[in-house]
Order: sequence, then structure tokens, then C-alpha cells
Amino acid sequence: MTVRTPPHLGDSIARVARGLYLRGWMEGTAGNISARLPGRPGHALVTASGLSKGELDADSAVEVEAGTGRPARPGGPRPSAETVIHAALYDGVPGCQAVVHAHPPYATLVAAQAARRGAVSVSFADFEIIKGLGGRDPFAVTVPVFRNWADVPRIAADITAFLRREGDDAPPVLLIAHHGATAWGPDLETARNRLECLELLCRLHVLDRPERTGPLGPRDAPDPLGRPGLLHPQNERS
Ligand SMILES: CSCCC(=O)C(=O)COP(=O)(O)O
Ligand SMILES: [Zn+2]
Repeated sequence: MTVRTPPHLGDSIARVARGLYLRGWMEGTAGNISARLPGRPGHALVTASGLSKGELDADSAVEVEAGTGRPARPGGPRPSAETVIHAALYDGVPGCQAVVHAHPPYATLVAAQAARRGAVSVSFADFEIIKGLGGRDPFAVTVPVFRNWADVPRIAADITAFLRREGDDAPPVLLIAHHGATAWGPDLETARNRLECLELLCRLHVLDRPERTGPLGPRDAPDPLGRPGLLHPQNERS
């Protein structure tokens, strides 16, 4: 029996991928997107591996078991090499319906810098865009940074352990050092928006850096009256 997947879901995935590709966040086949299949409990569509994410169409996604990432049917295109990360999120986050992974430049840079410092998370505070992540605290968020193991299932295992530890406190976004960022949510658009919010946060974080820690520039000079800075102390830790 031939099982037809709803064409609109493949279209939606292709549309979101094209938008992120055009922003330069899915260069050279980078990135992958998945969403649970309506009417097929426990199953999801995920982008096929190795394709240019700017040129996907409705048939460029592969049906997999959401909780394991195993292809639903033998043969056909290979699902994303990072499907197991999507599976960790479907399995570990109640209500997760869609996952978007890309290589946005600022998020990738901030994750790399954190890893070089030996940090396992980056904290952001005060920026209005934090509200866009939909987390518990609208003014502060700590985003985990995972090691970019060559063995992708090892990244997924680290994410699973983190989700078990943090439970409802886990934010709906994560960073992978020297690699990129992943966001998830109750639908594809929300996951995409959260990724955009994370990339803006990381961009602001990088732009803000000279004021926080750099040795150069007049704004780094101590206030002659000894007044404390305006920035949230959490920013100083990341
Ligand atoms: C050139 S990108 C390397 C693989 C990667 O990180 C990625 O996001 C895309 O992998 P996929 O198998 O989903 O095409
Ligand atoms: Zn990737």
C-alpha cells in the first residue's frame, strides 16, 4: 500500500528551509527541519540528507519514527544525518511538534566562543527578544551549549540527559559548539521564530561584547563617579 504524506507539510518544510537558506543560515546543504505528521501518530517528516536547503520541494522530506529517527519505510532518500537529534527532542520534550536546525553565523560563533572558554551554556538577559523564546522568565534565559561530537548520536545522548535533568526549565533552543543552533516548538512557525530570536540574541551578545569585557573603547573606562553599569550581572558570566 502506498502511504501518501500530506503534501502541505512537505511544502511548509520546504518554504521554511528556503527562507532560512536565503538568510544565509543553511549554506552548502547545512540545516535540517522536521515536523510531526498530522494523522500519523509517532511519525514525522524530516528533510533528506545532503540537499541544498534552498531548493527543496514537497517531496524532499522523509517519513521517520519521531521518537527514534528510523525511516518509516526502507529505500528512498536518506533522512538528515542529524535526525537522531530531532528524535531526542520529540522523545524528551512534551508537546514538541517541530524542530528547526540551522547554522546561523552569530549563534555558531557564540557557541564556539563558549566552548573555547569551557562553558556549557550562555546566559542572556534584559533584551526584549528573550520574550520571543516563550520561556518561563521573559527577561533572562540560559541556553545550553553541547559539544559537536563527530558521532551525532552522542550529541543526541547529551541532549537527552540535559532534558531529563532540566525538565520544564529547559529553554526551547540549544547551541552546538562550532556547528549551529536548534529550536523547537508546538508548530513549525514557532520553532522557526525561536531560532530567529536566538540568532538575534547571539548577534546582540557579540555586538555588546566590547562594552562588557573588551579592553578598548571609551565606554570600557570605569565610570568616574563609580556608578554601576546598566547591564544585567548575568551578562558578565557568559
Ligand atoms: C555541510 S553541513 C554538515 C551537516 C550538517 O551539519 C547539517 O546540518 C546538514 O546535514 P543533513 O544531513 O541534514 O543534510
Ligand atoms: Zn548541522
